[in-house]
Amino acid sequence: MKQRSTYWELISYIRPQSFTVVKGFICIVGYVIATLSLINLAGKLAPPFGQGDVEAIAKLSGITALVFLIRGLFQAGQDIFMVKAALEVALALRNKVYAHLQRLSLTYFETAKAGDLSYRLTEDVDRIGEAVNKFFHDSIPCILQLLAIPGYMIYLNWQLTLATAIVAPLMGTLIAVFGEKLRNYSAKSQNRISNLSAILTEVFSGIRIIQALAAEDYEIAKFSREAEQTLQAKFSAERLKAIQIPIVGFLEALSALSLILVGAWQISTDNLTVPAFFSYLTAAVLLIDPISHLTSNYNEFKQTEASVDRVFELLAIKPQIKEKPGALALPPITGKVEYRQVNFAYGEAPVLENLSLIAHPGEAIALVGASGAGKTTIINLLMRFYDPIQGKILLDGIDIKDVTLHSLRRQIGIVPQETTLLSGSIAENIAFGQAEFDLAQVEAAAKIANAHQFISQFSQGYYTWVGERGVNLSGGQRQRIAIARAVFLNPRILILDEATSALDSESEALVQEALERIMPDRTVFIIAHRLATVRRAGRIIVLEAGKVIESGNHEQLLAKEGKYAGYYAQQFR
Ligand SMILES: Nc1ncnc2c1ncn2[C@@H]1O[C@H](COP(=O)(O)OP(=O)(O)OP(=O)(O)O)[C@@H](O)[C@H]1O
Repeated sequence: MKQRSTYWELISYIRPQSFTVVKGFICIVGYVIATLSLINLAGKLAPPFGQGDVEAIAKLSGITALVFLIRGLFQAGQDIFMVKAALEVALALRNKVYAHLQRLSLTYFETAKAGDLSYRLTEDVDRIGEAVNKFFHDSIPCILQLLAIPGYMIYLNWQLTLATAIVAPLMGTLIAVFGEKLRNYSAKSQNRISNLSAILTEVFSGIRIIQALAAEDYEIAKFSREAEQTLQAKFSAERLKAIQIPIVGFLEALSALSLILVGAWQISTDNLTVPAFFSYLTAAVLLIDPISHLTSNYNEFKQTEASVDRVFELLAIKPQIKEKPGALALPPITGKVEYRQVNFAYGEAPVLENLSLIAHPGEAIALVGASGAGKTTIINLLMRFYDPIQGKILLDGIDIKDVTLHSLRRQIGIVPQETTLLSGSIAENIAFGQAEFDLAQVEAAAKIANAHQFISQFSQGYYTWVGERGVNLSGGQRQRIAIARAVFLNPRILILDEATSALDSESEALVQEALERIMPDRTVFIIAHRLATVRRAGRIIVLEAGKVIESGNHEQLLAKEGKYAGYYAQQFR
């Protein structure tokens, strides 16, 4: 059972907008007063009209025009302030969720769907903004009217008010029941739509492989099944609303009939005059509008509640990798890395067992082992994508758990197997993560990375757009941009993850040359299956099922005639 609607969580986002909301509220009050004045003025116009007093009519018309103008200004003010407050709430929420997601641990993103996340950040947040707008802009004025008019009606004639209100409890219960159902249907429908969005993101980023496997029909069928489910969920909500409208209308009619019956009875017993009855009826008619607005707003709020839940669900997820409170920045390090009796598992099965390893500044260590031996895991722990279950990792003697994640990761450069380029210029991709940078430094990094030449050949050079819908770069060119990134960062620790595995020999030579230029004076970890690339490492560590089974340089390991010698013989047979 849900305890409290997550709508309450929105209060902290609305509070900073209080001033704007109050300004909007003043405009609402101004608008209502101006409307009442217009009614009053209309009444005043009648007598001079009858008397043909043109001067008085002209004067009153002038005042009426002025009040109209003022009313229009209040109306515009009310619209502008309320919509501004609502958009600001949506913006603050969106930025908060985005910043929160950026800090969530990698573990979360291994299972989260990109399309679902982007749907929550865009569509769901927009819906919330619209609901906030509707609440301030429409519901509050309606609530004010619903308090004022019945108050006036009770003052006029309490028996008639009782007759009118007799259906109110039934109507209220009905609206609440329907609202709850709508919330559930809406939650289903939102989840369905975000599933669709997740499918789209996956499919379009993997379209090459889908076409290569000729799996288009399979994907089309999968999509249309999901789209059908989306339709069903949406249709259920719309059908419910369609049923609700006539039921509420019928109850309103019942209420009007009982008003007429009681009114007629009171008139027949001389307890009510006909003009008083009509005045009362006018007040009752004035209630129809706010009631129907509030009913439809309530339905919408119930539907939006699903979006509120979905957005706050994200905010409630805690990052698994946490910074210690008051963690300090890691000072510039020399590059000594120590794994001290590290144990690690992603799930139940141990992946690293009692791993101890010291890498000295400037040393190049190659990690070798069969697929699944734990090479990438060793690096994942160094980057603090995960924390060891037991043991410690120290950089220059400082436990990496004691420093901020930003300062730790900024001192480690990675040249990954597959380089991800994000939308932006080549220069921005090299100076990645820095809003302001010196182009000369970017160029210098690209020269060291053997990338300057191909970049200069583009007509827009370093300003060439890459990433989505940008220029297409070959695997080798991407690798060299990744190397330029690492050079630009100038880290003490460098990780080369199968950096040359997917390249043709010419590209590989360029990449290899660039790597050899940047390796000296840094602590380098090389993960490679191809032993030709690891031969030059000062130390080679052979891993098997998360344990170091051999360690030494190429010649020493060959002489040992153990696992490494076996791998080597296999590759260079
Ligand atoms: N995110 C994860 N969740 C669960 N298990 C994982 C995860 N990443 C890796 N593993 C498992 O941990 C073990 C070690 O994986 P790791 O990626 O470190 O091996 P590797 O030596 O780098 O392999 P490869 O050479 O194939 O990249 C494997 O059994 C793998 O299935």
